[in-house]
Amino acid sequence: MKITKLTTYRLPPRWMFLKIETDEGIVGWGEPVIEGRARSVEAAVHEFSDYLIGQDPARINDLWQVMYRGGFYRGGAILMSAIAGIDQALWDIKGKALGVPVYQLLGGLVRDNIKAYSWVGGDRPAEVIEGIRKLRAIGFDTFKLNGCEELGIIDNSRKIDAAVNTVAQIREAFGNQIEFGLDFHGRVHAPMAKVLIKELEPYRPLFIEEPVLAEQAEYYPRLAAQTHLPIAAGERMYSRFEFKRVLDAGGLAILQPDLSHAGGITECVKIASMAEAYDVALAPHCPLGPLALAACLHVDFVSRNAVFQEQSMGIHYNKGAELLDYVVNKEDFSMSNGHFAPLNKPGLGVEINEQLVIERSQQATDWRNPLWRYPDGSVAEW
Ligand SMILES: O=C(O)[C@H](O)[C@@H](O)[C@@H](O)[C@H](O)CO
Ligand SMILES: [Mg+2]
Repeated sequence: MKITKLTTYRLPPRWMFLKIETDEGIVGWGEPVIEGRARSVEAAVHEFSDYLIGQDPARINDLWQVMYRGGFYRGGAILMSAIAGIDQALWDIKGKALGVPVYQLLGGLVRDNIKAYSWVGGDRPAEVIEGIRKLRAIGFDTFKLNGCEELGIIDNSRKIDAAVNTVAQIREAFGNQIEFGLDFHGRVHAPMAKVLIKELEPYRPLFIEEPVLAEQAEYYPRLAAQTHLPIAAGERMYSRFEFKRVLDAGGLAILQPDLSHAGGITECVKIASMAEAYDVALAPHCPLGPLALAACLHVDFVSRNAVFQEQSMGIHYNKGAELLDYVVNKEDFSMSNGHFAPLNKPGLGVEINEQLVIERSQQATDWRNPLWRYPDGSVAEW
């Protein structure tokens, strides 16, 4: 079999799908994207196609190594997201060619279902209680919300109290009947992370995500030494070579590689296994579309240390399209009691409505993340 064509579709809300065609008529789909830099990743995908066209898609490991090591400059968000989407599509092709779901190619199921969690509250946590109530009604009991709004490197008690108050209201309303992660979203700088985490401890969040930016990862073990709360990170780390450093340094209780940013299924299965060796949980990051989610689920179903899965149904970013809008087999993503079942169709197990993808790709806008500024006009982390 030979790869014959790569086609990318930038799509609302902020996604990109990749279709890889072969000379035997088998087609694979993947989701290479960096939110806010879709065109950069698209260019990277097409740069890789110079080599990929004419190659045997079955040789995923060799193609991955060529894409990674074949360039003198490697790694980083753009290139690793391009590799990720191509890798997902290659696994989709292999599964379809052999008539089995990707998880079978990776050794089979290690569990029967995986817990999903859902975002509430938006960029600036609001209507959180109502949001949780609605999602509980459809079976969710685990949620994630932004831990705070902008927070200065050194900030005041009112900001800390506002963040704590949101969390106190959640516990007041639901007690220990629900769990929630707090995503500091890289908005908090090291001095305030220590303060904020300490004030949040009494409310027992399930985890604290990105308490500081990935480029400040040396603080993860220091923050972990001061708190019993599990610390999670990984969405802005892009290969085993980045994850090995945080695993060696310690401090992370949960790794959150993104299947569309960290080199795809081939790389994230290895990252999952590295985490297991350090007794660290896996919770793949996934605020994206159905192909990214499917790739996450296949890794979850073969990784014993997978604990819960992020998914974007109802996420505040999905303006203009919802998680399953482009999927024909929506029922395969159905959840029961807040848990996903395995995707059992061949390949990734996602049937894409290509006609709709082509049509909607005409309306794709260039999503950009908000640019936040402090009152003094300096740039704040979003
Ligand atoms: O945990 C999450 O889902 C992420 O922090 C998410 O909010 C960001 O990755 C966002 O998609 C960036 O544009
Ligand atoms: Mg996050």
